[in-house]
Order: sequence, then structure tokens, then C-alpha cells
Amino acid sequence: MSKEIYENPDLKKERQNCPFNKEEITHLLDGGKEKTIERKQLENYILSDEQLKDAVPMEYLSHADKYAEELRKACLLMHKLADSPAGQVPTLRALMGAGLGSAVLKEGNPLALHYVMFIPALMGQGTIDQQAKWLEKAYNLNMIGTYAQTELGHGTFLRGLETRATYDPKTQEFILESPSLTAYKWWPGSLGKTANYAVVMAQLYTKGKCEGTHPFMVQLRDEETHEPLPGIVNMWLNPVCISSYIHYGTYVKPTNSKLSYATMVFVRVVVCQDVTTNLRKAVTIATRYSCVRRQSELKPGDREPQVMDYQAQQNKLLPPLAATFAFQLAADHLWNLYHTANNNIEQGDLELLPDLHGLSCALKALCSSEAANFVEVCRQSCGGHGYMSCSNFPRIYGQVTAAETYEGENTVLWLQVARYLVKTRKEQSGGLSVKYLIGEEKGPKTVDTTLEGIVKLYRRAAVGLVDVAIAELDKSGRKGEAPHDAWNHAAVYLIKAAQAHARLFVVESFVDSLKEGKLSAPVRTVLSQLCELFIIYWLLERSGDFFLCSNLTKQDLLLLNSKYVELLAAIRPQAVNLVDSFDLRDEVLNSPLGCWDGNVYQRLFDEAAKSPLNQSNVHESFHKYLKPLLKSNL
Ligand SMILES: CCCCCCCC/C=C\CCC/C=C/C(=O)SCCNC(=O)CCNC(=O)[C@H](O)C(C)(C)COP(=O)(O)OP(=O)(O)OC[C@H]1O[C@@H](n2cnc3c(N)ncnc32)[C@H](O)[C@@H]1OP(=O)(O)O
Ligand SMILES: Cc1cc2nc3c(=O)[nH]c(=O)nc-3n(C[C@H](O)[C@H](O)[C@H](O)COP(=O)(O)OP(=O)(O)OC[C@H]3O[C@@H](n4cnc5c(N)ncnc54)[C@H](O)[C@@H]3O)c2cc1C
Repeated sequence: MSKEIYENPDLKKERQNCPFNKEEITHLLDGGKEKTIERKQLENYILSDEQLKDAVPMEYLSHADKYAEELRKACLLMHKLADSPAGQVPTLRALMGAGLGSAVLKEGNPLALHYVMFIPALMGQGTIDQQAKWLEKAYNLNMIGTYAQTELGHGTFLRGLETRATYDPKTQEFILESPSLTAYKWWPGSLGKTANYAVVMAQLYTKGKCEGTHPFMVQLRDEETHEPLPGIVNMWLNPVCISSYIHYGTYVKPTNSKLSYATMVFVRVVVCQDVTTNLRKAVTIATRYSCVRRQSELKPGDREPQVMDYQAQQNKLLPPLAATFAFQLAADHLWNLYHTANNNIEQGDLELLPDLHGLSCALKALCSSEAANFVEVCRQSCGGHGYMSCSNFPRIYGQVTAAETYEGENTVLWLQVARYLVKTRKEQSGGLSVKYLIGEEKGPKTVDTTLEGIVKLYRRAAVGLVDVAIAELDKSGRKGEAPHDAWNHAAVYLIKAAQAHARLFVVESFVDSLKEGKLSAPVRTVLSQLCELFIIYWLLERSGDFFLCSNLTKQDLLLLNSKYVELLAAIRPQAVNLVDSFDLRDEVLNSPLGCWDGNVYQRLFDEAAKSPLNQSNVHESFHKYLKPLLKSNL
């Protein structure tokens, strides 16, 4: 007789009479029905392998054992790559980030940097000959690489990196050296124990002149013994300059010195998708739990309500739910811009490079910071159980907050965005993605609180805040301040302008995608509600920007607040159906709070029982430490 599948009765009720086709949203997020089929096949192929399951929860292993266990599974995954039903590239993409890969490699993938930065650096910066020599070796895993740029003393300021690569014309070799403790490469993933090669960013010196940071291929460890090569600690020999600019002993400047920064741009683009995947996991866990959890008293004398019925809980969870769609659609737009810009750059056309740099900095900073804040709100919305390690919130939060720092610390990236916006506004040229900055934007006299009207307000705020920042810069200039001091003293305004620009891009992506998308009426309705909720939410959160730069009035704000709470109530009934549409398997969520069946309490109990401390009634430490204390009559 088939085993009755348990489904929490509250979740079961939430799923009844869903007014829209969940699979239509699943296909939208996957990029089409075929992609969904491919993803599900791949998930079955990977998650059905018993060798990829953890014998004990990772949190109970030592540091070294965690590393060994993750490396074992990562290597097994690479073996499975060859026979993957989805093909190599889609499989690699799925295994590297917060999605399928995190279901197997819970502490992180020791081989991630090899695929996410080392190979992209070779593809983007290597000459044809260098790619012929190294790409096949890298793809065949005959070498494991990392991307070694950050040093103990420098991560942000690349022009301040201390590692030197001095070209010796006699031997036609580069001598790499770490001249000081602060020059030690620090942070590169896999550098410690896994990688045997690295793309090393170093200051290139030739004929006594520094030509700036360039990428070098360096062998770190013996390919057989894995022992570090001689002198590897503070002296590297025989590196090779990738995309060598040394021709017959003479340095030939690249068409754009920032092309050597291209690998970072790629990762900033993919990080937007990755943090969105993590946010989807957090929202799914918190939403399902909030419909299982019953607590307190809403109506005196009534049964304890589902906590999702509190408006306060809806206010916590529905904006992040809406954000997952907003960030996904914006990340898709950015990915398309990346491909167009990259194809043009390969043809020597660098026109889109500033736009790509500006937008990738903006979205990486916005999506990572907003996702980190939203993940923490999701954790808090689950009370004490959200604090447990097994809830998966600590791990998701750790992964998303890391993205606020790596690949360009967010503040530094915001300032890069501001530099691009000020230049575009002042020069009234370029600015593919910031057309509103070119030419005069006439702000609406009275505020129109329709969707289109609110988007116009976002545009007013974006252009207005750039103008406020420029006015600050000009004011400092008139006081005789040097440009670098004026820039530093306008930083608060510059960052606000950059953030307003990033929000406008996300809002326009969401609205435009709904206009262009071939959606059924029910799906369009629920996504339009989410879109309106999200853009009003952000406006209310940043109302100061809009008061400063538009004719928004107190009455408008009160009207928008009312609209916001109406939308909370309208979307509440579909919250579980919307997160079900993400189609995130329990293994990917990896949380007893978020399982599809809602069997939360039994799963929490089962997880607790796995703790080594729960394998005996009295831990040995009692006899060693506590009992003597109890007897000591202090
Ligand atoms: C495949 C799917 C899987 C998904 C997996 C995702 C999970 C990810 C897993 C692991 C990855 C994480 C591992 C982390 C790796 C790292 O952290 S690598 C190290 C990252 N480090 C940085 O990002 C350093 C940040 N600092 C900088 O980028 C630069 O120092 C700077 C802040 C940009 C300043 O550089 P610089 O001082 O040289 O330049 P400026 O004087 O400020 O500007 C000069 C002009 O250059 C333009 N510029 C700057 N950068 C770029 C660029 N990247 N591209 C194009 N143009 C650039 C700038 O706009 C100025 O132009 P202007 O003169 O016209 O105004
Ligand atoms: C999980 C993780 C993985 C990583 N993986 C890698 C890797 O694989 N390879 C690699 O090379 N690196 C890696 N890094 C390093 C990462 O790229 C750097 O930490 C990052 O670029 C930030 O640089 P920093 O640490 O020097 O911070 P700092 O720049 O020293 O930041 C400290 C403070 O100074 C502020 N600040 C700095 N410059 C300015 C400015 N111009 N204006 C205003 N404020 C400023 C920052 O905003 C910040 O508040 C990783 C980091 C993490 C956390």
C-alpha cells in the first residue's frame, strides 16, 4: 500500500484553488519549459546519487574534515559532469552557485574559483596561443586554478597592489615577488590547499617603469606531489603574462587599461543571479514556515492564527518575495547587456564598456545588499527556529553578505557608479543604460500614482540626485577644493545618486518585462501586484529621495501607504503558491522549516537528534569538569 504523503493541513489549504498556473511562473524563471525539464532532470541525476549525501551534518565536522568531505563530493560531481543529461555548461552553472550545487556542497565548492574566475580569466585575457595551451588542460581538470588578486594589505585599490612582476629581457622571463608581508596574496578561494595554478594580478615592471596591474599565469604546486614549488611563499618564478603585452621586449599598451579588470565584471554579473537564488531560498523557507506556524491570538478567543495572517509578517515577507522577481528580471537584462558588450569588445568595439562597468557595479551592490537585508528579515520572521543552524538561514546569510564584500566592496562600487553617472550627466553623452541623464527630463507637476507615474518618480529621483551631487561637487570646487577632496566630501550624495540609479534600473526591468512578457492573465495579475507592491515599498523606504527630487506630497505618500497595505492583503492568499512556483527541492532549501510538506516540528526534532551531544544522556565532560565543580563547594 502506498505510504500516505504527509502534507501540513494549513499548507494544503494554502495550495487549494490557486488562481494561476504555477508551472507558468516556473518556466518564466527557468527561461522556458525546456529549461525547466532540463533542470529537473539534472536535479534528479545529481540528488539521487547516495555518494553525494552527508553521512553526518556538516556542522558537526572539524574544519579539516569539512574541507575533505566537500572536496570528495566536488570531485565526484566533476566525474558525474561527463555523463550529465544537461550537458557540461548548464551542469557547471547549476553546480557552482547557490542552487543545485549548494544542495551537495553546503560549506562551499573548493573548485568554484576554477570555473567562476580562473577559466573566465583565461578566456577573457589569454591570447589564442595561451588559450590553446591552458584552456583544454583547465577544462580537463589537469590543472586547478584560482584568481589571486587581493593581498593582505590591498583588496579594493588595485593600483596599490604590491606584488611585482619584473620583466627580464635577457631571459625573457617575469620574476614575481611579494616585497612585503602586506603583499601576500590573501583571500583567493582554493589558494590554500586546492589550486595548483593561479591567475595572479601583479604590477608589471619593464625597463624600470610600472605599467600597472596585469594578469600572470603562475604554477603554485607540483602537479604530481601537490607540494608548493620552491620559493612559492614569497618568490614565484616562471610566471607567464596572460594576454602578453610584451612584444619583443617592448611593452605595448592595451586598448583599454581596464580590460584586465574584465573577469571581475563577469563575476559581478553572475553574482546578481546567485544572490537572487539565495534570496528565493530564504523567502521560500520563511513563507512556508509562516503558514505552518500558529502563534498568539489575533481574534480574542479564536484559535492561534497562522503568523502569515499578521500584517506585520506580510510586511516582512512579501517585499522580499516581490524582490526575487525584480532581481531575477534585472539580472537577466544585465546578463544580456554583458553578452552584447563582450561580443563588441571582442571585435574591438569598447563603446559599451563604461555602461557595463557602471551597471554591473550598480546591480551587484544593490542586489547583494538588499538580498542580505531581506534574508535577515526572513530569518527573524521565523523566531527562534530561524536562528538554528539547521534552518539554513545562517549559511544563506553568510553567502549573501560575502557578496557585499567580494568582487568589489559595495561602497567602492557605488562610488564607481557615481563616477559614471556624473560623467554621463556632465558630458551629456554615452550612457546607454542611463538615457534619462542625457537631455532634460521634465518632471510631472502633479504626482500620478499609477505604475507608470511611480516609475516617472523613480526617474525624477535618479536624475535629481545626480544633479544634487554635481551641485555639491561644484560648490566645493567654487570654494577652491581640489577635485579629489570635493569628491570625498560629496560621497554621501554620490552614493545616494548611484543607489537611486540602480533602483530605477530594477524597477524599469520589472515593469518592462511585464509589458513585453507573453503571460496568461492570472499570472500577469499576480506578478503585476508584486511589481506594484515592490516599487511602492522601495518608494516608501526611500521617501526622502522622492520628496527632494519631485512634487511628491504628504497626501501622495498616505495614498501610496494605503495602496501598499491593500496589496499586502491581496497577495497574502497566494504567498505559498508563489514560492511553490520557484520549484526549489527540499534538498536545495536544506531546511526543516521550509520543506514542501510542512512537517516542521518532526523534522526539527529529527535534526536535533543528529547532534553528537544527543548520542548519550551524559557527556563525558560532565565527569571531567562539571562534577568536580559541583563538589568543590566554591
Ligand atoms: C556561473 C554561475 C555561478 C555563480 C557563482 C557565483 C558565486 C561566486 C563565487 C565565488 C566568487 C567570489 C570570489 C571572489 C573573488 C574576488 O573578490 S576577486 C577580487 C575582487 N576585487 C575587486 O573587485 C577590486 C575592486 N576594485 C576595483 O575594481 C578598482 O580598484 C576600482 C575600484 C574600480 C578602481 O580602479 P582604478 O583606481 O584603477 O580606476 P579609477 O581611477 O577609479 O577609474 C579609472 C577609469 O576606469 C574605469 N573602470 C574602473 N574599473 C573598470 C572596469 N572593471 N571595467 C571598465 N572600466 C573600469 C572607471 O570607470 C574610470 O573610467 P573614467 O576615467 O572614464 O571615469
Ligand atoms: C568570501 C570572500 C571571498 C573572496 N575571494 C577572493 C578571491 O577568490 N580572490 C581575490 O583576489 N579576492 C577575494 N576576496 C577578497 C575581496 O575581493 C576583497 O575583500 C574586497 O575586494 C574588498 O577589499 P578589502 O578587503 O581590501 O576591503 P577595503 O577596501 O579595505 O574595505 C575596508 C573599508 O574601506 C572602504 N573603502 C575602501 N576604499 C574606499 C574608497 N575609495 N572610498 C570610500 N571607501 C573606501 C570600504 O568601503 C570599506 O568600508 C574575497 C573576499 C571574501 C569576503
